[in-house]
Parts: sequence; C-alpha cells; structure tokens
Amino acid sequence: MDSSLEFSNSLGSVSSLLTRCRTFKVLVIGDSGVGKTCLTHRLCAGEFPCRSEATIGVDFRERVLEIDGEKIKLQLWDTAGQERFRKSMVQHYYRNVHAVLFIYDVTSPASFSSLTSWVEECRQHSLGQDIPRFLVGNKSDLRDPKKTDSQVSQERAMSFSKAHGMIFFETSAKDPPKKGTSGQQGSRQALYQQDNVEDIVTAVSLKLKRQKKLLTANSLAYSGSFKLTNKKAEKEPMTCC
Ligand SMILES: Nc1nc2c(ncn2[C@@H]2O[C@H](COP(=O)(O)OP(=O)(O)OP(=O)(O)O)[C@@H](O)[C@H]2O)c(=O)[nH]1
Repeated sequence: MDSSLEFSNSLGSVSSLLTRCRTFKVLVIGDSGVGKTCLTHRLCAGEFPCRSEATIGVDFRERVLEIDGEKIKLQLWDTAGQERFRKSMVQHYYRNVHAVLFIYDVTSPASFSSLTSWVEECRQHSLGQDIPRFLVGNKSDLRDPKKTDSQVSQERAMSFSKAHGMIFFETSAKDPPKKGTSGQQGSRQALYQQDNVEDIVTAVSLKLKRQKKLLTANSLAYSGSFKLTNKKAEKEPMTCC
C-alpha cells in the first residue's frame, strides 16, 4: 500500500514538472498614444483592435507559449501613458517585474525623447539592470521616407537601445510588413528593417527562459503556476497554466 502511494506520488511530481508553466510579468510603458494597448492586444490576441481608448490604470493580457518543450506565460501589463491615469498605480506596476517593453511611436520624436524619463522611472522604482529591457518602435506602417526629419530613425533608436542595454525592434501593431521590405517600393531611401510582432514575443520569452537567476530570486512568485496533471487537465488547452 505504502509503496503504491509512494509510486503515485513520484509519478505526480514527475508530471507536475512536465506541466510546469512559469509566469512572467512584463511591463509595457511609454507615452500616451504610442500604441501600447494595440500592441499588447496584437501580441496576445493576434489582431489589431478595431478601437482603443486611453488606458486608465492598467490592463492585463496574457500569452502562453511553448519554448523548447516548456510552457511560458507572459503576463503583459499594459499601463496608462497619461500621468493622471497612472499616478496611484505606479507602485504596483513595478512590483516583481521580470521584463520591460519601452514603446515609442516612430512618427513621434517626442515619444522617443520621453524614453529617458521612462528609464528614469524604472530606476526610481529600483528596477535592476538584470531585468531584460526591450525597445519597440511602433507604427512603422506610418513611416514616410519623405519625412525623415519628423520621424525617429532606426540608427538613433539602435544607439539608444545599445546605450541602455535594450533589445531593439521596430514594428507595427497594425500592419507588420514582412522582414526586409522597404517602406516605399522603388524609392531611393535605404531599406528599413521591420519586425513581426511574433518576433518580439519569441525574443521576450527566450530571454526570460534563460534568466535562471530570476527564477531563484522570485521562486515564490511562481508558486501558483505549478499543477498536477490529471485526465481533465490534459484535455485543457495550453493557455490554462
Ligand atoms: N497606424 C497605426 N496606428 C496605430 C498603431 N498602434 C496603435 N495605433 C493607433 O494609435 C492610437 C493610440 O493607440 P493606443 O494603443 O490606445 O495607445 P496607448 O499607448 O495604449 O495609449 P494610452 O492608453 O493613453 O497610454 C489608436 O488610434 C491606435 O489605433 C500602429 O501600429 N499603426
């Protein structure tokens, strides 16, 4: 009797390891109107929302992926860009963060200039340098090669990302073009590299998966993300972590 109990217990722990799903909190910050809501919607639901309103406080969206046989849940915190809608919430945003997405609008140099204050806000909330940071230039579908002065160049963004230890992407939540395409066919402007939204999700997940140090430091935060397999659970979709 004892040995069969022991056997089923060990089977239970093996299957719990197999169905383990780690949850990572990913903070999405940037000026109001840069497209944080649309981008997180696209990242999680796979589509551009038909309408979006200014975020008040925070919205949560989740995406579950399987990386090298392991389930990873990204919990995206789409925060309000407007100061009046974020004031009382800021402390909560920065608690137990595992990664940060800094978003700007490629057609708004002002939103790019604001990035320094977003970086500063992270510093003020003691966000360690070991927390992975990603810089995302959104609305690349609106790039106009004739208006380079009023847009944020990829060179400028790349040098900012390098200086701040960020991984850089340029994309469009609305209409991500295929990699290596130019903004205007046949134009003399240099080609600009644009990324698919999916590339961002994969990069964030891979980076987080490799952050072994984080796992140990925040092991308590994951305690709710483990469960034993049973027949019912096996039939459930992967999104049930
Ligand atoms: N053309 C284009 N428009 C976009 C894109 N992403 C967002 N928008 C538009 O930009 C506007 C603002 O988008 P939101 O996602 O609400 O911006 P936000 O950063 O969440 O704004 P707050 O909630 O105020 O912080 C909306 O009209 C969107 O339709 C994009 O990739 N391309």
